Amino acid sequence: MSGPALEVAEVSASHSRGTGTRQVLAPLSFSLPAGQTLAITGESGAGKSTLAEIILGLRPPATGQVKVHGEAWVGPRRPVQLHQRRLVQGVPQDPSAAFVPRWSIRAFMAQAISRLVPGGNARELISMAAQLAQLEMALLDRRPQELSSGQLQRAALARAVAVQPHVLVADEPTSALDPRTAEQVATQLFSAASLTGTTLLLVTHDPQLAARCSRTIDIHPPQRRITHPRSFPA
Ligand SMILES: Nc1ncnc2c1ncn2[C@@H]1O[C@H](COP(=O)(O)OP(=O)(O)OP(=O)(O)O)[C@@H](O)[C@H]1O
Repeated sequence: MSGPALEVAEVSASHSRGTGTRQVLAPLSFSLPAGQTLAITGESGAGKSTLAEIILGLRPPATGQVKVHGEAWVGPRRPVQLHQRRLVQGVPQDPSAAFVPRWSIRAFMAQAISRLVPGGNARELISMAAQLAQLEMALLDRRPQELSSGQLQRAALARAVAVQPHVLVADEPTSALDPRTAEQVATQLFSAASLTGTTLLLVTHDPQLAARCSRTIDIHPPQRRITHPRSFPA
């Protein structure tokens, strides 16, 4: 492993609309050493979730590239390779999106481990992840809809750390929770990242949560500009 844990270089994003393309994330560059925590803040529509999706490899950037420990991770024409997929994991705002409804939490985590961590000991990794997320072991045998929202968010955190990522991307992970549960989940998120030395990128509107990160980047919406292909009649 070499280089920063996460390197974002001139990454921008666009959405297509009709025959035009609208830039939704202005070119952004930053790098994060291993174990550092970064808050991404900014007004609604600034492109925070879009940036999180790009770093998670869920959509390609329009320009630029992302590297993880010096290795190419994603670019405009470079999707994430399966053998690298475990390196960056997400904790979503809606944790039910992290699971399959008819599978137990344990079954889903075991499947993720077998796919992403060849030779990994699923039993050990699941147990370690549940401890890191402070998720009671008995809850692992339930299905997602049988958990409270706080328990399910801890399960999503356990699922993410079970494959031993280098970078965790959490997009508003506590915004759907009541204040007390949100505080507990936030503490478990920071503690799991710190205990494992995982770099944490946290998208948040919450200034208190942002203040718990070692660094903050405030992003702004790009200038509203629609570009059309050359063949489009003026
Ligand atoms: N699928 C899509 N198609 C077209 N435009 C989209 C799509 N998803 C998001 N956008 C636009 O991209 C821009 C950035 O959206 P994004 O969700 O990244 O913002 P955000 O900073 O996360 O906002 P919020 O804080 O409200 O969640 C917005 O103008 C949004 O309308």
